[in-house]
Amino acid sequence: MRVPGGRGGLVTAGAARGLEPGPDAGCLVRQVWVPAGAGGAGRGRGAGRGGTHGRRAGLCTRRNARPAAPAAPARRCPMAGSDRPGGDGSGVAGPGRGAALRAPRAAVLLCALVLGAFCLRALPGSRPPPARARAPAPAPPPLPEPPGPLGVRGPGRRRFPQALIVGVKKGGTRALLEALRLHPDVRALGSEPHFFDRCYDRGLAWYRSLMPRTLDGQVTLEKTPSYFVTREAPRRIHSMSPNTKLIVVVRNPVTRAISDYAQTLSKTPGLPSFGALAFGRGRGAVDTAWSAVRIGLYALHLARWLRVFPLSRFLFVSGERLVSDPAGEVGRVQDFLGLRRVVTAQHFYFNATKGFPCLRKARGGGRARCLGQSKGRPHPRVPAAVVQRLRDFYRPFNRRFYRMTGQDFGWD
Ligand SMILES: Nc1ncnc2c1ncn2[C@@H]1O[C@H](COP(=O)(O)OS(=O)(=O)O)[C@@H](OP(=O)(O)O)[C@H]1O
Repeated sequence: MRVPGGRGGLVTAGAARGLEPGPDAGCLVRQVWVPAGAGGAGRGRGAGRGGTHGRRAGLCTRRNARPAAPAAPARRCPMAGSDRPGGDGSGVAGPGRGAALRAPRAAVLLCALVLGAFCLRALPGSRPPPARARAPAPAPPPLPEPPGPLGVRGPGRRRFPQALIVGVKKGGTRALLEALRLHPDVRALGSEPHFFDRCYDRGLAWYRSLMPRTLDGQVTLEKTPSYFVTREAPRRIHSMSPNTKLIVVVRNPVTRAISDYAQTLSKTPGLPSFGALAFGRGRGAVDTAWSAVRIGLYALHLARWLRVFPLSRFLFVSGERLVSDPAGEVGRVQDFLGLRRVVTAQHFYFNATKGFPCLRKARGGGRARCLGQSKGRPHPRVPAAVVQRLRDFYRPFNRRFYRMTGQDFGWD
């Protein structure tokens, strides 16, 4: 599809340029919130001033993260069972946790195999097992649905999410998810499962097994921002449930692109300038093949979704208002999810060090928390002329998006 002011269309990932992850790349990241003022080497706004920061424990699989990256690492999917021992539903079991769980099981399995082979040999008239029997065991099938509602591992049962935060990358999706998790009737996966883009071949039963347990009336939620730009995601989600509620956090596409670039730059020092990448390909046309630019063409992505889902299944959240009026935006989301407005202004405060709203209190107590240092990063300086050209480029797409959604986000 050709786009005005650009060359090419929404066909290839920025990965094609070998500079940053494509829409289907991303991280399974456990974002750990730390108390405001906990100090540390935060690099976000206020870093070095005793500012807030966070830690990321990542199963991070990114493709083409560097210009001359070696072969892409295999994609990883999260481990099933977020509320297994050691899990709390606040995130998919991290790598350490998963390994810790797997290791004893593997040892027991190995022992059983060795003992079994020994006993077989010891039996009179026994023959060694045929070579076929020693072939590596096939991958285990997805976990069956555990018993509920009062199963042995805890109350409730794992359900498919009734709502998904499908995008957009760098829109403010983490801030929204963490605010919603304060609600007693929301159970959300803490990390991004990337099921509908990367891990779909694992099957729906596997996907459900990732989900935290919920009681009747609670909403299961997950967020994976790359779904919004994944071609297959709408149909796949629809086939899970046509009633899925879809939340899209959108932000001025120019700021979003710079934020996206800032993230890549933080991991890839020496990256060409933002302007060079945005207008890099021949005669200075906007490079819509660069994912930092392409993701912001919201109208084009939404058009694909609307071929599958009616507009009524969507809620569009303003990334800007999520910062300026978090309680207002989170209130809209609670309405959309059919929840009582439990998360209100009293749950937020503005942290001047961080430069963003932070949460006063975790569910069930706890201390105030801000998002980690990867949220609210300082942006690199981008020349005003570059910003203006991009604003001009996005304007027709933004207007179309406003018409499609019936909402004016005020980016122009
Ligand atoms: N409360 C609060 N605290 C910190 N950051 C906040 C908050 N609310 C919104 N934002 C904005 O969220 C931006 C990151 O967006 P995402 O969480 O969607 O990023 S990601 O796609 O999951 O990587 C992040 O973008 P950058 O400022 O560019 O880092 C923030 O602007």
